[in-house]
Amino acid sequence: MRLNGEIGEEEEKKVAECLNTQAYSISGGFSQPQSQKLVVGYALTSKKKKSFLQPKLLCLARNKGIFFVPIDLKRPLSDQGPFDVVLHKLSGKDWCEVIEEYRQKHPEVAVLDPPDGIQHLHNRQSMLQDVADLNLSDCHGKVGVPRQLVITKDPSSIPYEVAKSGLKLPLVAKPLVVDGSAKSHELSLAYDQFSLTELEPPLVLQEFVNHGAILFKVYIVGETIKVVRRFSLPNVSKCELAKVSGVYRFPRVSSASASADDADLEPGVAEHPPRPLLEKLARELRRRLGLRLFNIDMIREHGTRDVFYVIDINYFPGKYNLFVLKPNLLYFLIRFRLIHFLNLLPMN
Ligand SMILES: Nc1ncnc2c1ncn2[C@@H]1O[C@H](COP(=O)(O)OP(=O)(O)OP(=O)(O)O)[C@@H](O)[C@H]1O
Ligand SMILES: O=P(O)(O)O[C@H]1[C@H](OP(=O)(O)O)[C@@H](OP(=O)(O)O)[C@@H](O)[C@@H](O)[C@@H]1OP(=O)(O)O
Ligand SMILES: [Mg+2]
Ligand SMILES: [Mg+2]
Repeated sequence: MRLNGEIGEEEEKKVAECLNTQAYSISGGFSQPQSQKLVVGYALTSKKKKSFLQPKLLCLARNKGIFFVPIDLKRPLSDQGPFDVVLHKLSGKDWCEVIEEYRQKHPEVAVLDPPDGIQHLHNRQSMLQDVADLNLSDCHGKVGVPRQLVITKDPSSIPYEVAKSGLKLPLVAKPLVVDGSAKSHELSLAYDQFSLTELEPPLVLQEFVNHGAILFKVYIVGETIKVVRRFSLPNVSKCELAKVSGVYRFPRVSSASASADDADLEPGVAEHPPRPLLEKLARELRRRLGLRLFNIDMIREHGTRDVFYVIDINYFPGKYNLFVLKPNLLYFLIRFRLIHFLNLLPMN
């Protein structure tokens, strides 16, 4: 088995040949690529089905011979299909067990992605651990994570815990668990440590980093990287911090707001993170998390050129049906299946 689905030059050529001739389906047996059909079984929440499986995507997919087939959660997975690829985004322990068992039983099916890697992103502490461990600083910039503290119980102890840890205000309070629910996206900004007792653990308290109100959404589909700009929270000045107290809920600012790609911005704020830095970060996270479909939310520390923070990582996010990402995703599904197939062949 090759590591992490990476392939050599010879195999890369075979993949390219198959993609050119569109002979990529191997469902129902994997000795020979034969027809032009790729069957993708999907298990998604109804919210995700609505946002992802849009008519335009389905139509483009059909033209490429890719068929999306719903997985019936009430029936055993092994009785369904055969699938070439299984695409899933559902939370819960039960589903994790179902998909893990299916992966063991059906190694010929390419499952996107392994459930343990996805689970890793369901907790805001473990989600950023790999970025912290990476300690990226030698490659056109520096990438870190904001300092943060996990609070699991007793809100009355928070002011003491914050003082002890030396975290600087203001702090962003985020629910510890990210399970796709609206509640897990309810965030607050805390200006003074005493008001933190109003919050409901379990949560993470993260130092707010001034970033000129611009956030970079870095979308990753296999080896493809697409960066878009979004509006974000404005800087908090020392003067504002001295005057304001309390904890304020804020809306899903980066998700709800329009794209900031065409906005008239200060060049030092608008400039995308350097490409080599993003490539290294994406490659390392792909390897460490074992995931292919995710996005990284990144900010540039205000007043610097190359100091970046990763504040959030999301599995299989919503904007994969953006115009630019649609063909990439479809191409990726085909390529992923072929690489999976090649990985099943014995090595010479
Ligand atoms: N440490 C931070 N410093 C500055 N701003 C932050 C920080 N953390 C979060 N934000 C702001 O809050 C927004 C939401 O935070 P975050 O991305 O962690 O939440 P989320 O609910 O997981 O979002 P998503 O919808 O992307 O999943 C960010 O897009 C950014 O605008
Ligand atoms: O709201 P959208 O549909 O666009 O997608 C959002 C996506 O929801 P979906 O996967 O159910 O679609 C979210 O996933 P959960 O954390 O809630 O699981 C998260 O990834 C957001 O970052 C995405 O927003 P984006 O920043 O990409 O716009
Ligand atoms: Mg985010
Ligand atoms: Mg998130």
